[in-house]
Amino acid sequence: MERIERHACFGGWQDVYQHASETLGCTMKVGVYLPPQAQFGDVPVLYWLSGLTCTEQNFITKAGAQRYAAEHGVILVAPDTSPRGETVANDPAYDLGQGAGFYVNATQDPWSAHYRMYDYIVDELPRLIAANFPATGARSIFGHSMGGFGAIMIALRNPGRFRSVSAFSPIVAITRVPWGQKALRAYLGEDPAAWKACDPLELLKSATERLPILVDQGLGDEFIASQLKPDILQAACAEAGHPLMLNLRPHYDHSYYFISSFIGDHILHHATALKLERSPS
Ligand SMILES: N[C@@H](CCC(=O)N[C@@H](CSC=O)C(=O)NCC(=O)O)C(=O)O
Repeated sequence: MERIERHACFGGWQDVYQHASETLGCTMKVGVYLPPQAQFGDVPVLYWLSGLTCTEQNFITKAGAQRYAAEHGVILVAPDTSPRGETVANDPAYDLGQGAGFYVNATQDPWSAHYRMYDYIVDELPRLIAANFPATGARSIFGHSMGGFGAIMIALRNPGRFRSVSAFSPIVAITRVPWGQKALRAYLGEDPAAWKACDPLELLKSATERLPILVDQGLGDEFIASQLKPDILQAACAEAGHPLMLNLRPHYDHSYYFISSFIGDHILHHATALKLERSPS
């Protein structure tokens, strides 16, 4: 991994790396925050998945997460949201193609050549982080909107892999809202089994690990009724007996002003889980 940015930040370092991704077949950028504790030994890792239109820059420049990562001693990893480049398929719309990878493995042309964000986040990126940074094996995951969907879906599909999961304004009813339907139709085609395999509402029914989900949702969010529908997640968790901590926040919108207001609560949630000793299974 080649470091292309370095900024001193809260006693640690906010870096940006680029690397050739085997999974995606393109160069990828990823933000890595190293807390001060990482100078002295291995620390846990918290993965952030960003939303539509984002690169690796949005979270590291807008969320204000580094203060809390430094306080709790966790590495923050914030990758780009899709494969990129002139040879990578794209779409003029903001909600498909580059900047809108949706954290799934595309099976349809022209997307299947590069769009394998699920494998990138689940396999390639953790391997790179383990090989290049002072990371313990303890990991957690969170994200925003499209990335909130990605975080919840990936945690549910990979029991035992993450210590905790949380989301801001996640697109949870992925098969029932315009953003999700458009992306799944393009990337996965009309295959109902492929849609079901990445639908958090379906995954909740058969989950073998009941990792509590922390969600913050602004009630002033312009997408709440059309794209987010937190009531559907609430009902699905209640039906499945899955623990959900849903904080509905009056006035807050869909932006990073909202995320930065509650990012400290989310990092505390993850740091608490990441530092718990696990009993041997
Ligand atoms: N129409 C908007 C939509 C883009 C948008 O709101 N993107 C969000 C994530 S939405 C769900 O995944 C975001 O995080 N934007 C980046 C930011 O820094 O705020 C548009 O104007 O493009």
